[in-house]
Amino acid sequence: MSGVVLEGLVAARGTRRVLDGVSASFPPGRVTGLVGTNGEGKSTLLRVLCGLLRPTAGGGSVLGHPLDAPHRYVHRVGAVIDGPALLDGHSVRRNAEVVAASAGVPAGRAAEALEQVGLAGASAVRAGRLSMGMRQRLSLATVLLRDPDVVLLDEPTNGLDPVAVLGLATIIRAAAAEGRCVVVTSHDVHLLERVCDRVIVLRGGRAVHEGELAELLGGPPAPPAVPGLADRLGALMAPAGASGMGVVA
Ligand SMILES: Nc1ncnc2c1ncn2[C@@H]1O[C@H](COP(=O)(O)OP(=O)(O)OP(=O)(O)O)[C@@H](O)[C@H]1O
Repeated sequence: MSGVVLEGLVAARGTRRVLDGVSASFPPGRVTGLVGTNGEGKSTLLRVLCGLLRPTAGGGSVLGHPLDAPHRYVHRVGAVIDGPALLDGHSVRRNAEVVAASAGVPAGRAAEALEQVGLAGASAVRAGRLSMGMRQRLSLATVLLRDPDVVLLDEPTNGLDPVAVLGLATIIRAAAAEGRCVVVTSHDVHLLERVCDRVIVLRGGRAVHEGELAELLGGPPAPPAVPGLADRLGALMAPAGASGMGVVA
């Protein structure tokens, strides 16, 4: 695995050059936070990386393949962009099974992924009846079960309760520990501080900062000895024996 490398990437939405020469790298085995104010092009960049949008100019590579040959790598990229895309008329289990079948992975992976995101107890619920946070979890399960080498998550805490945010952070860290290249866009600085190894800042169509989170914070990461608000709320809100992203009754 060689992650993602961008070299002078240019991409437009409509007539506007949203990305105007982005050079940056997203290494495997690490979580890179992609940040910037509203409209700076974070989602646009993720759309390019999963082959939904063609760059106008510049280039780079994904998993060692040229960016302009998405057919060589998109099957190894898992993404949740612009919110969950689900089959609302089908159950949670069916949604996961359909993705497993289309990706050619064993059906057992669907059940494992639902367990991992805390949705095993809601397998029979119709996707259209899920809350926003549960939809996010199901979407994440459909990404993870395909075992992708690159994981792209666009605002993954939208709609998640504090217990689920802690579970999400654990899953994101585990994905990187397994060697995956993980890219997270978020305005949730608590999540970014908790999960990121590195941070890239987009401004004016370019990557104006790229570096280690620890450097940005001016030293080694603070020891997790003192629980923050997320930990305290998580402990108060989690049902007894909850694991993964929380148990769904
Ligand atoms: N389908 C579209 N057609 C035209 N312009 C678009 C389209 N989608 C997004 N844009 C524009 O592209 C720019 C970048 O949008 P993008 O969603 O990539 O930003 P973002 O950094 O993810 O923003 P946010 O933090 O608000 O999610 C914005 O100016 C937006 O208005």
